[in-house]
Amino acid sequence: MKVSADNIRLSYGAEEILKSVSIGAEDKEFVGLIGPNGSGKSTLLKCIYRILKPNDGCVMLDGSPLQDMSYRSSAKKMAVVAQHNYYNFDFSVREVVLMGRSPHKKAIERDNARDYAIVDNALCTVGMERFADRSFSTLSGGEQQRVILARALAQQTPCLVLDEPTNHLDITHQLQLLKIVKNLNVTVISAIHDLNIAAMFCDRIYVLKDGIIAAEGAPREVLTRKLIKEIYQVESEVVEDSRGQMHILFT
Ligand SMILES: Nc1ncnc2c1ncn2[C@@H]1O[C@H](COP(=O)(O)OP(=O)(O)OP(=O)(O)O)[C@@H](O)[C@H]1O
Repeated sequence: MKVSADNIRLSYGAEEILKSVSIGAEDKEFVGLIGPNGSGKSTLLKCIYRILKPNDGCVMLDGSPLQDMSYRSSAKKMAVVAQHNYYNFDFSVREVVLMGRSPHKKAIERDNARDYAIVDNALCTVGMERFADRSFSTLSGGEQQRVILARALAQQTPCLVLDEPTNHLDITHQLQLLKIVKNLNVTVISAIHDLNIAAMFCDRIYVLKDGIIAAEGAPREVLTRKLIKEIYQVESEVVEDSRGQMHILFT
């Protein structure tokens, strides 16, 4: 599925956070969004996944304006792994993942054997099957993050939007989560802080700074010593290992 956010403007009060920002992802493309703290990455993603309504501009899914779609219909196309996931009630892990099935159900339709099989499968994929009956609120941050990914997997959408999905994860689970996402072969738009992780997984990267897109392109084109200095004010060296994988060393 093709996704685009065109000329998005968004202000919080008098402060304009997104100043006519445009990004896009082609079908099955893995697109990364990087930029310093406070540059507007989450705000842009929230406009894409309908938590915020932009003051101007339009989000399109496969050429159709998002604003014209029902929430159920857009939830069948796009699943989200946001940064913070709090529930007011004490849901079990299985119940949280079952929520991913709700866009596929009619108003009072009950969960059936297929839904439970999809949920079990999603929990196995993220290695959380033995936590199925645990209370979600008792999980560690990293465990919760993996359950939220399982919920997104259970939603079975052609597009995933991820807001710093590896935030709470150790290196094993960071790589595991992004490999799972990459192997899904769906369209992905993800905010990522770790530039080496972005270099490893993204087909294309957008750099957001001060509410505008400062650069865009393949990791190799974007993650240069010069740009890293301009965007983050740090010195670095960009090297390539024997397998052709690029690495950014901060000096
Ligand atoms: N509800 C809000 N009201 C006012 N200002 C807000 C609100 N939400 C975010 N902001 C401000 O908007 C700016 C962009 O925030 P945003 O969370 O989009 O940045 P980010 O690039 O995702 O940052 P980080 O890398 O720290 O997660 C920040 O200066 C933030 O303080």
